[in-house]
Amino acid sequence: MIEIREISKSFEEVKAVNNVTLTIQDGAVTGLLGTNGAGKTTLLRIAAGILRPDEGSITADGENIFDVPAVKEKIFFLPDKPYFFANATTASLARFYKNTYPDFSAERFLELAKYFGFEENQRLRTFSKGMKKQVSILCAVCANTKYILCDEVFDGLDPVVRQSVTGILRDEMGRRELTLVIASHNLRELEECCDYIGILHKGGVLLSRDIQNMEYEIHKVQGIFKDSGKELLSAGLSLVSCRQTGFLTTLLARGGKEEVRAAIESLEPECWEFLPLTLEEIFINETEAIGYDIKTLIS
Ligand SMILES: Nc1ncnc2c1ncn2[C@@H]1O[C@H](COP(=O)(O)OP(=O)(O)OP(=O)(O)O)[C@@H](O)[C@H]1O
Repeated sequence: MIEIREISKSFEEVKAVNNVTLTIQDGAVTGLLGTNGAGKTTLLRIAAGILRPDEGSITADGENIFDVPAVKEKIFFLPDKPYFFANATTASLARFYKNTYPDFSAERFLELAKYFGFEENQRLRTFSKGMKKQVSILCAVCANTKYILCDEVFDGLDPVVRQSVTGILRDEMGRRELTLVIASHNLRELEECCDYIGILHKGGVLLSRDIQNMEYEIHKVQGIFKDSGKELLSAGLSLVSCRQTGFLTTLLARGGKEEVRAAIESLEPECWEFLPLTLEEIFINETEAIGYDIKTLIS
């Protein structure tokens, strides 16, 4: 478990991370969501032990990440833009990581690289952005570290490569206990793969949620109502939005599930059902309640 307690980090007058407290749960995928400049990269670099926080403490399995070198061997940081040495090849990369991470499996790395169509002696500088990302993700999974911290791992990837990247990470989580942190400015990317999501804004955590076990105070309903949905306004529902497509009405309403159910049933619709909420809908509701417009914080 990575425990982040009240950490702050400034670059001259810019407070990149501001009093952040967050727990990264073992064996789960945590998403860090935030716009450009929200502090995601800085927070990941602190969690990887690359940067020392100005204030606060950050530990992995109870040990201080920055000060204890052995802890850094448990953490693999995947930067936004992978960096490789000038003449690096897949084979030389395997040798490099073997020397850096004690549990790095060069055999598995070369095997997976071959499976993904990369030749051992191909120069990595000739690879496309997506290919470089795939190679760096293979390095991360083959390092066999307990933690992998990914910065914008899906950025700029086409849907096919994105699927393969998700597949590699998902397979690895199935093979062993791996803790993943994925920073992104794109909610939809995180929605697909995360157990927990923290929203960063101006260096601070706006909210963090266990999205698998969230209790919602907002509900989505779709149905066919007698008066084209007009009577919804008088049913005592606290409507967030209401959309009409032909006979079908789709609405978002605030309140407990039973409260919303009772209001809908009182209108005796021809048919109706609860629909699952998207994360965007949940976060719109939550951040509005604390006075933020989520649409300006995510893409
Ligand atoms: N090395 C640095 N020197 C000076 N300022 C920095 C440095 N690194 C980050 N910052 C500043 O800290 C703030 C947070 O930057 P950070 O890169 O952590 O944000 P981010 O959420 O990862 O953004 P992005 O999505 O654009 O990568 C920004 O205002 C940035 O300009």
